[in-house]
Amino acid sequence: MSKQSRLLEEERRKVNFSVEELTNIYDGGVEQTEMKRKVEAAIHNDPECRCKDVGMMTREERFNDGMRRTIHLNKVVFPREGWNAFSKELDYVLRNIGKEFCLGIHTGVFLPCILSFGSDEQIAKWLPLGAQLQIIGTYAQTELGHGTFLRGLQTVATYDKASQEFVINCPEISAMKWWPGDMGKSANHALVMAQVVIDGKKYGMHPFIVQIRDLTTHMPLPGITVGDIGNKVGFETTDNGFLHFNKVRIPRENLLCKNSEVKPDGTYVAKTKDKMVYGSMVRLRAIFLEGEVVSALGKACTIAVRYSLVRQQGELEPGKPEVAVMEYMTQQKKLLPYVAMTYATHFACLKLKKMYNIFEQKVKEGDLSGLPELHALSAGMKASVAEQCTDGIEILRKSCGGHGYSNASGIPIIWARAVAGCTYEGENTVMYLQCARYLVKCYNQVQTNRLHGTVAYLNNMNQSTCRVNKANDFQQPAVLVACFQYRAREVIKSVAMKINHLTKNGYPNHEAWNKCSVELVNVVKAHITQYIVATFASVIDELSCSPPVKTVLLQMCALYALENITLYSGDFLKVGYLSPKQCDLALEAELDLLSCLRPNAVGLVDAFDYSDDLLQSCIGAYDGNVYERLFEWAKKSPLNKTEVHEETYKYLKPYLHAGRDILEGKTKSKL
Ligand SMILES: CCCCCCCC/C=C\CCCCCCCCCC(=O)SCCNC(=O)CCNC(=O)[C@H](O)C(C)(C)COP(=O)(O)OP(=O)(O)OC[C@H]1O[C@@H](n2cnc3c(N)ncnc32)[C@H](O)[C@@H]1OP(=O)(O)O
Ligand SMILES: Cc1cc2nc3c(=O)[nH]c(=O)nc-3n(C[C@H](O)[C@H](O)[C@H](O)COP(=O)(O)OP(=O)(O)OC[C@H]3O[C@@H](n4cnc5c(N)ncnc54)[C@H](O)[C@@H]3O)c2cc1C
Repeated sequence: MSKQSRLLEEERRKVNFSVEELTNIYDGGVEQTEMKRKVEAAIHNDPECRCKDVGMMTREERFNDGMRRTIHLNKVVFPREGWNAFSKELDYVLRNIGKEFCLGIHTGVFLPCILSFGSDEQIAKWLPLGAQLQIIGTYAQTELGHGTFLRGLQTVATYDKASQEFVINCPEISAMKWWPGDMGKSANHALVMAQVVIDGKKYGMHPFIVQIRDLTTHMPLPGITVGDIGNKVGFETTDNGFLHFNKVRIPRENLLCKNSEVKPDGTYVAKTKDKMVYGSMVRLRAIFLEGEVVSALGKACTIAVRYSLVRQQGELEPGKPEVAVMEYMTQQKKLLPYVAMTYATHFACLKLKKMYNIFEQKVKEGDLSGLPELHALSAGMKASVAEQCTDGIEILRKSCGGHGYSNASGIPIIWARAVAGCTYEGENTVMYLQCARYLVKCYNQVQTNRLHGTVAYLNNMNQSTCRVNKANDFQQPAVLVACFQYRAREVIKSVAMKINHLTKNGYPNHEAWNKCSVELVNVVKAHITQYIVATFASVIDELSCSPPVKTVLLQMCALYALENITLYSGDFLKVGYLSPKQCDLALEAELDLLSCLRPNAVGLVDAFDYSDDLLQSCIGAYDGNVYERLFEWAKKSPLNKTEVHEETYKYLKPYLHAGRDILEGKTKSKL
């Protein structure tokens, strides 16, 4: 056993709570952990499914291998295990195939969109085909010229009464669809968002099913130009694509018509709120965060914490043996708040998912009243959680020093995929501002109406100050929740009053809004952090678990909150809730917590339960055997295939020979 493995074993002996119990809580119950492990075993024990060492693969190799594994899963594993794209096991399948899969947009967006936008007949026609991969679809909304401002989309679907067809057309190059996943090389159908035009009148964005490739030859159909958009920061196994339509005709029935319909004579019939056409985005914002972003942070934490416990560098006490870098307070401050963030955002994301599921159920009963709150919360959470987590992953990467910069650590690959979450499903700033719009409205209403749900804390607008006078008090969840609620409502109040002041002084609404938009983004960060802290505190409060696990979760909650107080102390001081002395106490409380948590660090990340297969990290594996793994990995570098690289002979040979001749005294060196 290596010295590093021994160090990690010793660390595990220090952990003072049951890691398995914490894993069960994190997963949502013992049964969930069991299901997760069953799926994990089914995938792990199938050599065709296991992750390859992706750190040294080209994009093409990763795409090809991703497609091979995806088809193996669909053709062999799903039938063998009795799973499908809608099974409760799917989340765990996704977790265990380690992001190296294809057809994610087909499975995760195209199929659910058929369900949410299609009539019963359309679902009966398209869904079974899609579920069996007999058609492969993409979600084609974003264009070269527009992604955010959906009312500006330029692809048109003009209704032709005579033939009862829609003509799908891109009037200029900027109207070309750009970015849709699985479209570049895989899809033969697309769910296309296009502006409906009937008799010259525009009716806004609507979803259509359009066949784009031939089902025999897979060649683009007439009028279609389609391909892959090229290499990106991450998402190597996804063929994000471009798609241009030149007057492509499709039957009237291909307008997915659950929400609105065009009759044969061209009569337009709206059946529900127009914003339901944005429903697929709300769904994805509410459900993808945990699996794509929070889990990425959890993996990065696992790697960085394990590595910091075995990486010994420098002396803490002069003349004494070298210490693990985790002993440095600065290192603890770099790592442990992100472990806490993983727990905090994980539980908040689960709550958001639940809220989405309840909303979906209510929609079936015709009740859409929850949409504004859900839209605001999912937009705010998506932006805030994606930003916090991906910034955290970068800090964790740097905390691993030189090895963090190598793909061997696994962290660059994890970050490259997760950071896309700041852009897709609504660019973050734009999403912050959507949530801000709702919060300002709520503030304006609270003067006359009582608010409910996630904004109920705005009902209490009384001035007060924090009573804490010793650091320890800052570990109480109720104290922390009060801090965050106070800060959030005061920053909302302040910016809402500024907007109202500007509009009263003659600024048009849109100008007042734009002038305040920097503060509005901060307002949403305050609201969402408040939501995360309050949710985490209430989850812990409702838990029945062993005292050591409860204690460590309370410490996680306090650490997440205190880190945010330290980061945003300016806000807490400005709104007058904390004094400078209390800000110092909050920092003291945070530093005390770091020391308290230090012995439990490895247990806290082991509880996330990421297997070595999933981490793909030489420095973060369970056994801590860092250096052997790094050396084995480096040997696999493609540049090491031959002892002397071909390019050396091609370009360096004359210089080598000149140097040899000089050193052997055959010629003289000159400058
Ligand atoms: C076998 C193995 C197989 C593998 C299986 C894989 C499974 C896969 C699972 C996971 C993998 C997924 C990984 C992730 C992949 C990435 C996917 C990415 C997909 C995309 O990116 S799709 C494109 C997304 N695009 C956007 O999000 C666009 C963002 N823009 C908008 O949403 C809007 O344009 C806007 C909101 C910014 C503005 O719209 P607009 O109409 O102009 O509205 P406003 O004037 O601003 O507001 C008017 C009014 O409407 C309210 N409102 C706005 N939006 C919504 C909404 N969505 N819902 C409800 N209400 C809304 C707004 O608040 C205003 O209300 P008010 O007037 O104030 O009351
Ligand atoms: C990995 C990945 C996968 C994707 N998959 C898909 C897919 O499957 N299907 C699909 O249709 N699309 C997909 N997209 C596209 C994605 O949804 C868009 O890129 C995203 O919505 C952002 O839009 P944009 O590119 O137009 O950004 P822009 O809006 O051009 O953003 C540029 C800048 O302008 C700012 N900005 C824009 N509007 C405002 C405003 N109103 N107020 C303040 N600031 C503003 C933004 O904050 C940003 O800083 C994908 C993108 C990525 C990166």
